[in-house]
Amino acid sequence: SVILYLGADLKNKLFGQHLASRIILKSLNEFMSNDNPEKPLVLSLHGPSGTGKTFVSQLIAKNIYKEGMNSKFVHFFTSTLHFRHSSLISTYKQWIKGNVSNCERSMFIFDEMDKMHPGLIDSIKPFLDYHHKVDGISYRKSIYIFLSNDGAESIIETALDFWRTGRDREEIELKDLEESLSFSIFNNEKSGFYHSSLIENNLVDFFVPFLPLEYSHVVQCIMAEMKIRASKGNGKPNLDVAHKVASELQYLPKIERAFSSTGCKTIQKKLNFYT
Ligand SMILES: Nc1ncnc2c1ncn2[C@@H]1O[C@H](COP(=O)(O)OP(=O)(O)OP(=O)(O)O)[C@@H](O)[C@H]1O
Repeated sequence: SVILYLGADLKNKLFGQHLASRIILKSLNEFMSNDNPEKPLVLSLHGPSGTGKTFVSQLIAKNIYKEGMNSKFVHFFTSTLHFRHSSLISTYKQWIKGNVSNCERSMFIFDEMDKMHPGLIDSIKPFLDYHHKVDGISYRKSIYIFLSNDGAESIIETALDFWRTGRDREEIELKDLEESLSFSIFNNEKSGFYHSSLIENNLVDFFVPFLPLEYSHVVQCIMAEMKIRASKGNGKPNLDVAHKVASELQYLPKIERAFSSTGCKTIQKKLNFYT
């Protein structure tokens, strides 16, 4: 099944994100095996830059649709410029409507929610709600994924607290983060969810926290990237080089150097110097 392989992908390819893996697998499993869901699946992914939010969306797409992100049923909104124009609201609504009437199992990914015009996200509320049909179309089998850095500070704070007190990060539970996360998202004027009716009406099924990545996770990312390159006949994985590249990144806070400040994001470029 779809979910069997997603589980394996999350386990083998996504590093340092036990909470996100668990929530995503469970929610998709339930949603995909339900022939008659009450509402679409709405996941909101939060966390610092380079921690795997976009990457996970790609894994989800790949496991649901044969062509993954290239599938004509997967729609990725990323132009921050468009998000700033409230005049585009009706265009977006029409667009979602058109796509879902074409395929009820459509997936919409909204990148950079933090830069989205505040009115836009509320304008798609009818699609995300518990309606049987809207203008004759059922949206209940569609999937919406929001990506943002909103709430990253509160996630980092919790992770740092565990780090400083020597507790295993895998002991962090959703309840340690959920409240502060939804609070900071809803009350931050700069957040795309600022006073959003989606939150007020509980239409977001899960707020999925992505933790800041540690040195060891960065090494794992680099090794994974080296394996991909090797499979294309380009070099071979080398742990010494992986450590070298990982130690070139910046870590925060300055003294403790607990977390990579760019997650695994800049390793591609750094790796190019060694190959
Ligand atoms: N937790 C992770 N496990 C494995 N690889 C990762 C992880 N996080 C990031 N990566 C790697 O780093 C690349 C960049 O990460 P990604 O684009 O998913 O970050 P992001 O969280 O979406 O960041 P941003 O908030 O800046 O958009 C990914 O393509 C992936 O190769």
